[in-house]
Amino acid sequence: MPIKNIDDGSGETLRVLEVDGYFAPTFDTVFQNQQEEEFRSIPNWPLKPDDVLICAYPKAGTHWLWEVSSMLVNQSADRVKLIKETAMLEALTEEQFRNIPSPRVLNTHIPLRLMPKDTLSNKTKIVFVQRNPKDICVSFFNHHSKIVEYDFNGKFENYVNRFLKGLVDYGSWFEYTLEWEKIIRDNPEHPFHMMSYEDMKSDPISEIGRLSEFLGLKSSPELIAEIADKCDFSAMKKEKDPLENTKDWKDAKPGMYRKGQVGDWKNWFTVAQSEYFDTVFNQRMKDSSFTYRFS
Ligand SMILES: Nc1ncnc2c1ncn2[C@@H]1O[C@H](COP(=O)(O)OS(=O)(=O)O)[C@@H](OP(=O)(O)O)[C@H]1O
Repeated sequence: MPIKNIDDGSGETLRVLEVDGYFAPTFDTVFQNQQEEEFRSIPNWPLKPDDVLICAYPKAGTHWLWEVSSMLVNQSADRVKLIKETAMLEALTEEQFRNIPSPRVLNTHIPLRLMPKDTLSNKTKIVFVQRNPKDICVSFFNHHSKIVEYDFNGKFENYVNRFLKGLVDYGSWFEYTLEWEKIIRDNPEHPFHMMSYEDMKSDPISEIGRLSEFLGLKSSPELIAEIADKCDFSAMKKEKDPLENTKDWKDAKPGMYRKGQVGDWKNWFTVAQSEYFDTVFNQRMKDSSFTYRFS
């Protein structure tokens, strides 16, 4: 397997699977079947008309929106018994993908060019989730620090640069985001639904209601309220962390549900790091046509 230890210039390294220049996670502690060829075959995987795809850069709130969307599609607030990695394109073999029962709520962090090639022509419903990239940076740092497969022991003071340069699995947040912006702009007829972590935190009931409408469902206000409750951070942390494979996590301590807050970056970034981040953000996103409301 083409395993690569990405060095950011500080001497610290992060272990990934490199496929044709793209950095993916290795998934080798849980999904031992993850192979370069399997990854390359994803564009040929067939989608079904009722598939829903959650697309997000890592740490934007994918687990949360996958759980909410799955409950909506099931029209039930019963806890989803599986973890979101069991429906995550790049963590699966084609056989596992084909065996997911419909209606399928899939999720991925890979860009469109590496996804099933019928995604746009099939008019597959896409929920695109965004989050303040400073919070993503902090969350990703903790993810890399705690998950065994990355073999990463870096410091946050170096990590901001690593993140800004995209020297992580799934590459640059800027490239990922700008690429999706363009796809969304260029395909006005495609069913895209934009969501943000911050909006979900501030008004989950309205956001889940909007998502339900987008999915073409008639969910009762009671169901929406129950789903909001079941998918609240503390409820998910309590009930979903035990489903994680402890082998994946350093000290056998699952940490997928870490803090679940807006603005935790303020506890991590120095003033200089924050200013530098803003400079890079303003430069890289200068042609962005989207409005980002980050606090
Ligand atoms: N229910 C709920 N409510 C609020 N926040 C939640 C919830 N579930 C997960 N999270 C937080 O989302 C962050 C993980 O993002 P992802 O699910 O996209 O991670 S992953 O890339 O798929 O591994 C990670 O953020 P941080 O806590 O800031 O690290 C999770 O804690």
